[in-house]
Amino acid sequence: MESTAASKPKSEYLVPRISQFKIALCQLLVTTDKDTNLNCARNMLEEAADKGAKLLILPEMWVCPYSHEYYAKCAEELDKEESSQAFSMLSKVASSRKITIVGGSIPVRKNCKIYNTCCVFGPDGKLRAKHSKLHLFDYYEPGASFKESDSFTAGDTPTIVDTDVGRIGIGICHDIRFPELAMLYRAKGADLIIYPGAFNMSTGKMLWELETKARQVFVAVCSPCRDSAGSYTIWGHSMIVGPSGETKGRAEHEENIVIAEIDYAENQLQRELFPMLNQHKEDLYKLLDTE
Ligand SMILES: NC(=O)CC(=O)C(=O)O
Repeated sequence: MESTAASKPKSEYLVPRISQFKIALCQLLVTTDKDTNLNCARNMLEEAADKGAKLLILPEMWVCPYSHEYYAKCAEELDKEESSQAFSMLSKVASSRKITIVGGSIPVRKNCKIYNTCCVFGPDGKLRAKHSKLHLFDYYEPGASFKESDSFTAGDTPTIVDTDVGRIGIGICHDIRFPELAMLYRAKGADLIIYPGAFNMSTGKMLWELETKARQVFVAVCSPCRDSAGSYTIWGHSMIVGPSGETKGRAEHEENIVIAEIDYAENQLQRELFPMLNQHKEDLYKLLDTE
């Protein structure tokens, strides 16, 4: 198994949980220079923390452009200090500002393979969870195809993690297209599902908002901004959505920090209005498999 991410909630995590807080989505400009990207991310995280955010999120692939030629060059090895500049920066900012960071995703090298991986750091700066993208984005649009599996190996473990800002399920971009994953997180009591993402212009226009709004639990999606480097043009529009589908905060396509208030009591209200876990007909769906 590649991923060490928590496949079940860590019940031993004793930090008191808050249910009302500010969340920040850092929709940053990704350049071809890793140091510039690290500085930009650190500045945005610090600015968001100064504004009172307790949970901060970075986009998918923020240390380098979303392009095959950069992944191997910019990949980090989590267990080698000299080769994990991004992760050590995230850990330091999390501990110095006493915040939780869902660190977007970066290329991570392990056993000669590269994964598209998100790390979650707690306010003590410790790594709380690690999620490698489960569903790689292999997409066959004439003239705009993209085959993520040419560079990355897929992860194999869903990730749900208890933090001091709630129980969080993690997916990365294309993972959002698989509602089964979100249903699993909801059934395990996730307060919030976070997808660092980088939809392109056509999938972004058609599906980004729709897929974010359809999960009946708090969902945050965080993208790089539009004019990021590389040949893949990114949709942007990072957003945070409440359980009944209402937008709590959103960016357009420019660089921006979106800050919004979260109150997890809204999840409970939604569960009472629509007790879907009781209405769910598992046997019926299995019957379809046998036809
Ligand atoms: N980065 C991705 O996984 C892209 C994606 O899902 C899309 O629709 O675009």
